[in-house]
Amino acid sequence: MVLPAADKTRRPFAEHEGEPLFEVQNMSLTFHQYHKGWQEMTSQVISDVELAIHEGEVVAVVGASGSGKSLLADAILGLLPVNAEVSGRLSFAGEPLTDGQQERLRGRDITLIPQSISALDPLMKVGKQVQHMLKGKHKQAEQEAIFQTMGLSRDAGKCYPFELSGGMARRVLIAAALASDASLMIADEPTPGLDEAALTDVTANIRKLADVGKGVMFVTHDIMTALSVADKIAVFYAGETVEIANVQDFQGNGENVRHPYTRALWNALPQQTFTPIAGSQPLPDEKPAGCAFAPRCPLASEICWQTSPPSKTQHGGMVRCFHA
Ligand SMILES: Nc1ncnc2c1ncn2[C@@H]1O[C@H](COP(=O)(O)OP(=O)(O)OP(=O)(O)O)[C@@H](O)[C@H]1O
Ligand code: NI
Repeated sequence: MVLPAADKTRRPFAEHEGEPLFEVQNMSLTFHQYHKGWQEMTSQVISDVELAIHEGEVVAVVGASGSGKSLLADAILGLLPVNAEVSGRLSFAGEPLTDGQQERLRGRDITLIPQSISALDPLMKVGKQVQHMLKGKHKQAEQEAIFQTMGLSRDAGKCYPFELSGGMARRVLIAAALASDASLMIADEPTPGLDEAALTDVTANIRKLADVGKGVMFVTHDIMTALSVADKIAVFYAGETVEIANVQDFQGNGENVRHPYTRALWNALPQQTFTPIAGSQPLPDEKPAGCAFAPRCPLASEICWQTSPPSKTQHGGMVRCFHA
C-alpha cells in the first residue's frame, strides 16, 4: 500500500536520535479500589510502557478500546484520579515530570487538544479566546497570523463558537494550541465522527503543529488516520506498548511491522485483506501470565505463555515479542 498524504515532511527514525522532548520509561499504572469500603482491590491497567516524542514529531498511539491510551494521556497531563498510582519514569525536556512540574507545565508547555469543541468558551469571541493564550504585545496581529496559518479568516475571529461550523471550531482549538506556545501537544481522539474532508483537515493541521517544531502525541484507534499524520506509531495492547514502528514500516503489505498484533491490525484493514482477528483483548484482571497477546497469536509457543516478552530494538523500532 502507498501511504497517504503528508509524506514529504515526515522523518525517518534516524533523524530523531537526539534527546527526546518527552519520554516515558517503564511506566505502569495501578488503580486502587475499595470493595465494601474495606477490602482493597488493585487493577494494573498499564504495564511497562515506553514512549519517546521528539520535537517536530507526531507519535500516534494506536490500540483498541480499553488498551490504556487515554490513561497514558491523562498521566502525562497529571489528570489521573486520586486512586491511580503511577510508577516508572516520565521526563519532559530532560527533567523528571513530577506532580508539581505537571501542574506548572499543564496548559503552558504541555497542552491538551481536547476531543470536544465544547472546550471553547461559548460566551467569548473565538479570536479573543486565542489572544488570551498569547503573551506578546501585538496579540490581535499574532492571533490573525495564526488564524491565517489555520485557514481561518479575519472575520472568523469575531464569531462566537456557535456561529462556526464544527470543522472551523476544531481549527480554532488547534489555533489555541499553536498560540499557547507549548512544545508538547497531546491530542486524545480529536477525530471521531468527522466526515472525510474534516478529518483530512484536522490531521493536516496536527501535522502543521509538528512542522513548526512541536512534539505531538496523537491518540487514535484508527490506524489509517495514524498513518496519514504520524512519524511513528506506538501500538498498545492491553496496557502495554507491543511495538513502536516507523510509519514507513507500513509500506507495502506490512511485512516490515514487527509484532503479530500489529500485523493482525494491519490485515484487518479493509484496504488490506480485511481479515478480522479472532478473540478479544483481555481485561486488565484477566491477563495471562506471559504475553498478553498469546491467546490470539498464531506464533505463540510455550515461553509466550509463561514469560512476558522484554522489549527489544529492531530495525529502528521497538518490539515485545519472542518471535519477532
Ligand atoms: N478510574 C478507573 N478505575 C479503574 N479502571 C479504569 C479507570 N479508568 C479507566 N480504567 C480502565 O483502564 C483501561 C484503559 O482505559 P483507557 O480509557 O485508557 O482506554 P482507551 O485505550 O483510551 O480506550 P478508548 O479507545 O475506548 O478511549 C480500561 O480497561 C478501563 O476500564
Ligand atoms: Ni480513550
